[in-house]
This record gives sequence, structure tokens and C-alpha cells, in this order.
Amino acid sequence: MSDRNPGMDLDLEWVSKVRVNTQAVLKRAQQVQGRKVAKKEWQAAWLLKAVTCIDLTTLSGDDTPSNVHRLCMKATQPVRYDLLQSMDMHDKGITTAAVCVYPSRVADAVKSLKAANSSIPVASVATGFPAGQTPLKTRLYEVRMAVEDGATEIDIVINRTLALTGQWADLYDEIRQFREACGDAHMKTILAVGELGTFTNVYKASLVSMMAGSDFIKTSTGKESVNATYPVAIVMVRAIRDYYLKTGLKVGFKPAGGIRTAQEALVWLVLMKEELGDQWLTPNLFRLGASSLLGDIERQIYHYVTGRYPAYHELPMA
Ligand SMILES: O=C[C@H](O)COP(=O)(O)O
Repeated sequence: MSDRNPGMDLDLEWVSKVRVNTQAVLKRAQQVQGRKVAKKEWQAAWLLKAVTCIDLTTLSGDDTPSNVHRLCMKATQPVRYDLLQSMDMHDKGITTAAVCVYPSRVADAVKSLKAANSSIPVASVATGFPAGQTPLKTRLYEVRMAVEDGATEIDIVINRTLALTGQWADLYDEIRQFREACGDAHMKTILAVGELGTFTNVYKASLVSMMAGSDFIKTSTGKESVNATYPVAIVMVRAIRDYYLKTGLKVGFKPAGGIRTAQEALVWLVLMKEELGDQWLTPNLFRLGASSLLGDIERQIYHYVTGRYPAYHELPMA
């Protein structure tokens, strides 16, 4: 993960000045979406790169120790051995970036990964995921419980009520408290962009979350009716860039919710590369939150691997 973001005092003047130009954002998102993603011979390598950035997720009411165990095993070997062999990658130990589960399933995931001798981090959603509509006391308790059970990454959801009513100082204070409850665990802050109404709110919520010490900002829970979209991502990554320019602190970005195809994964990588640069193209600063993406990526890699194609560690990075 990135070095922890210590955050900063709430700069309300900065937050209140924010105005996002909707037309410019939509135009830029269209450009990114229309990009030819990568030359054919590099696509499998980029897809493997995407795999290393996935937070492999199960967030279902019917999660059990068994399906969490299967998820963990998939995370330790996300791509079939023979496909990796075709790319001379069999010895590279490709894993997903993390597994992501509900707080009550953290202990199961920790146990499975430990038994498999794997150091893949366990991420837990928390703070009343997905709606965040529970008392602060229980939201804080949830964070502490997940950390105690072994989660080293916590995906908190913000209080949308505070964002929608412009109570930015209160939102800042809550996130600061979550941050403290996380202890050494890294904190990803879910904005639930589909419920924030305007791009300006998304930008403001991004800034406040980063000022309060979030290590990542994340688009969605996957449970809202609108989840990770490219226009909203443009707004969030530009807030990340502005925060970096002002403070020198790098905050990561995690699109999540509804990401299902290899082609989409490639577009997300292009968006990061063009907006934030190669240094953001690592699991330390970029994650794809997804429960059903890996299958399509494996299918596409199988499709591409008909000859000797370059592997992801050979990508020309600046
Ligand atoms: O945080 C991750 C999301 O909940 C995953 O959403 P998804 O099930 O639509 O891939």
C-alpha cells in the first residue's frame, strides 16, 4: 500500500470554492472510453497487471466460511497456471491485491489465507456498509472489530446525509474518527457517488475524505443503482491530483461496483495512466473492486495467449 496519508486540517475555504465543469468532465470521459487501449500483443500483459490490482470481493448475505475460502484460494492463484506458463509468468507468483469481505467474515478469510501461507491482505467493509445509516458508535465498533480479527485494510462508507446537507466539518470529524479506529490498517473511503447528486459534491467529498486521512478514495459499494462510472472517476482522480499538488501526498483510487469485463479493466488502467501517470499504476495506489471480473479476464487472456506475448513485468513504464 501507499505510505499512509496523514491527512491535514480541514480546509473549508478550499472545499467551498469547488465548482466542477460537468461538460468538460463528460467530454474527457468520452475520450478515455474511446481510446484504443493497447496493442494486441500487450493486452494480455495489461490484463495480468489488472489482476494484480483487484480487490477480489464477496459481499453477499449468503457468504459462508466455505465460499470465503474459495475466494481466498482464487486470490492466491487468480490465473490458470498453464496460461501463466504461456507468458513465461509461471514463477512470478501473481495474486490479486487483496480479498474484500464483510466484517463477520474477516476471521474466515484470515484463517484460509494463513493456511495457504499467503500474505494477501484482507480488506473488510465497515461503518454500516453499504448505507452507513447506523449510529456512529456501532460504525466505529465495526472498524475496531474487523481490525481485531485481522483485517489490514478497511473500506469505510461515508455518511451521505452529511455530504448531501453540506456538513463537511462533521463529515471530516467522522472520517477522522474512523481513521483513528483503523490503527495501522489502511483506510479506503467509499463515497457512494451514485447517491451524491452532483459532480461538485463528489469532488468536495473526495477532498474532505483525503484531508481526513484516507489512504484511498473509492467510488461505490456496488449496492447503489449507479456505481463506478468514468465521468465520476475523472472528478475523483482530479481531486487526488489536486490534493497531491497541494500536499505532496499520494492517495490511491479504487473504482468498484459493476466492473465485469476485461475491456472495462483496460479502460480503467488507461484512465489512471493518462490522468495520474504510471506511478499510480500499482496496487499501492490503484485497486479494482470487483466480485465478477476475474472470469472474463481469464477468458480474454486465454484468447490472446496463442503465441509468446510479453508479460506484465516487461511493460514499458516511464
Ligand atoms: O467493493 C466492491 C464492490 O462491492 C464490488 O461490486 P461488484 O459486486 O459489482 O463487483
